[in-house]
Amino acid sequence: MVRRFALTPGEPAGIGPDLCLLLAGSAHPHVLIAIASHALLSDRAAALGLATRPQCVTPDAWPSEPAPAGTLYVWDTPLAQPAEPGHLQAANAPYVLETLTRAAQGCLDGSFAGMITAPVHKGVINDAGIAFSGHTEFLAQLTGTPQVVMMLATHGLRVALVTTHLPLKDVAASITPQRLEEVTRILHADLRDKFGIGSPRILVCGLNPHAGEGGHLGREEIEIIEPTLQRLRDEGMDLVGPLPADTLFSPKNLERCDAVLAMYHDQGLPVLKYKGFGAAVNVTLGLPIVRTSVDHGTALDLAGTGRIDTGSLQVALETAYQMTGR
Ligand SMILES: NC(=O)C1=CN([C@@H]2O[C@H](COP(=O)(O)OP(=O)(O)OC[C@H]3O[C@@H](n4cnc5c(N)ncnc54)[C@H](O)[C@@H]3O)[C@@H](O)[C@H]2O)C=CC1
Ligand SMILES: NCC(=O)COP(=O)(O)O
Repeated sequence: MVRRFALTPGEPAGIGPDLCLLLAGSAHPHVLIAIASHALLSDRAAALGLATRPQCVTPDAWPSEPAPAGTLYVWDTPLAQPAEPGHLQAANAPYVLETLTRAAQGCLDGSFAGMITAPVHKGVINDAGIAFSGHTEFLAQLTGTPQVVMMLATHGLRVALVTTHLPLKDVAASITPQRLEEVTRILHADLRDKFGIGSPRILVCGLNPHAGEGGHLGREEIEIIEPTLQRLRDEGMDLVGPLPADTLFSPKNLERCDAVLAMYHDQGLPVLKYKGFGAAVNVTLGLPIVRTSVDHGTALDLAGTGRIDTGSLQVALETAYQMTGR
């Protein structure tokens, strides 16, 4: 059955608009609605020399069939200032958040089966005076979801995070039994319900070097991680760890593993991106809506050049299709 999805091109000075236009060069099995400035997309298509044309559509008359190759449906959302590839403008930060809000509200009210997001620039949104950590936290707040989980996946590896966008100095204090339990429950439930894995086996990283070396290099493993995992194991979850993060990611360990749960952003994501940058998807678990995203950032250096890889956006689209097709 044909479904309708929101596609947000993200930061207007970045590669998101380019990616969406390049993708619309081919036909898709579902209706994609880019929530963006029509002027931005027209200008960027011209700059890239693409034949793809943005076509305005509105919520009172959504198209029922996918766009033909070379057409990108757009729900026009005006910019504050014309965008220039590679040049961030804080004045356009509210525009970026408006596109995300329209997409998420459309998912909540049933207009969209899910949303697929191209990258935003977290810094420029904060420069505009708006506190913003990432899509993950923004969508949690917008949908009134107290805890969500960031998971990135590529061929042969899924990595979920206990903490997301916070300074390293705040990580240890954020690894509480309550957060770890909630994150593990969400990961376990969504692997089962959204990814069809009957009995997920999850490998859990320690926080400290060598998973604390028996308490000599930190006590979070003994006092927080192991007791929390044991409580959940007693309920029947297949959880292994806490394991030293430096050896957890070995082929032998990963052979029988449905996901790795890392304690923080730069513990898990460098491994995932080394394995599959450009072919990975970022999924927000625990939300009442389906949201997938690319594995990369705004790549300001490449905006408007056309020398970009659409692989991750393609995987993000396919993952959203799969998650909503169950
Ligand atoms: N989902 C999102 O909204 C994400 C947003 N970001 C944001 O992006 C901004 C820039 O982050 P960086 O760490 O510089 O990472 P980045 O991914 O933008 O760039 C890293 C390197 O990869 C290259 N690259 C990225 N995407 C590419 C593509 N599709 N094709 C070819 N080359 C590509 C860039 O040219 C650069 O050399 C930051 O503000 C960050 O917060 C980062 C990750 C995800
Ligand atoms: N490194 C992944 C990342 O930062 C994505 O953040 P979000 O915008 O999806 O929350």
